[in-house]
Amino acid sequence: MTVKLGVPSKGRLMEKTFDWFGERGVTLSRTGSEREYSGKVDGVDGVQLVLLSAGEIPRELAAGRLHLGVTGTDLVREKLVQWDQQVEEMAALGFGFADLIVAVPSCWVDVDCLDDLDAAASAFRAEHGHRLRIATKYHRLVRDYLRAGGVADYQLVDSQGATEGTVKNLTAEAIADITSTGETLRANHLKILGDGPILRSQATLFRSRKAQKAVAERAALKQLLDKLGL
Ligand SMILES: Nc1ncnc2c1ncn2[C@@H]1O[C@H](COP(=O)(O)OP(=O)(O)OP(=O)(O)O)[C@@H](O)[C@H]1O
Ligand SMILES: O=P(O)(O)OC[C@H]1O[C@H](OP(=O)(O)OP(=O)(O)O)[C@H](O)[C@@H]1O
Repeated sequence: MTVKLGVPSKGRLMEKTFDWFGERGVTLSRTGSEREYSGKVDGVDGVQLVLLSAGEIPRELAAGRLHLGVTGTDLVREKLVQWDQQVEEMAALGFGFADLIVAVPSCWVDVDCLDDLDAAASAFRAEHGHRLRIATKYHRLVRDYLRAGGVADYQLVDSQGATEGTVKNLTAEAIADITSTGETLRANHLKILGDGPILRSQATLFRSRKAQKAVAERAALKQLLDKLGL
């Protein structure tokens, strides 16, 4: 048995994760063809690289099928109930920064904060006969945030991508999504509510609290964490 390390299989997160480990003497690399999801680990024994979707890493850690995994804090908090009982944060990696925010059309001049949104949502329902729709893939985090902020008269609609487009497409009136540079929001004529983000996320190395550790795995895990300075 080996220690399984889960890393996002594509894009910025994968490349920056490879760099972060490389700077600490652990070389992660893809093997096979460009499209084959296989990889290897050099610089430490007994560790297997598992390439998978960033969004699936929280679940795999919680199930104990990965010992360690790199993904965004937003995805762990959204996907795992009582996340800190299922995984342990080992290191914030200093990249993949993104804020989870609520945004409304820029032309809604009377709506700048959650209190305004609550008022607008009540007025919307009275006028249209259905609740104001907020598109998101972060259902749990958004619900908790709006409940705490006293916003009640809304409904979430699921959007797994291109969420900023839902307002223009008339499938939602507002959105809750991650933003980094803010360019996608600006391009889609949306503005962030001024109460501060729901969550500030960054790429983080997590350890599973459930993954079994036989003697050999304990040794490999310790060696890896020592090498990473953790
Ligand atoms: N524009 C961005 N800037 C910085 N970080 C981002 C950005 N977009 C997404 N992220 C972060 O990257 C992580 C992965 O996001 P997401 O699940 O959208 O990626 P994906 O590449 O679409 O993954 P999947 O393989 O599941 O489709 C999340 O933790 C998110 O916060
Ligand atoms: O603030 P910005 O720098 O413009 O980045 C924000 C965008 O990045 C992410 O989308 P991604 O590119 O992952 O595509 P997606 O819409 O499929 O999630 C996110 O969902 C926003 O749409």
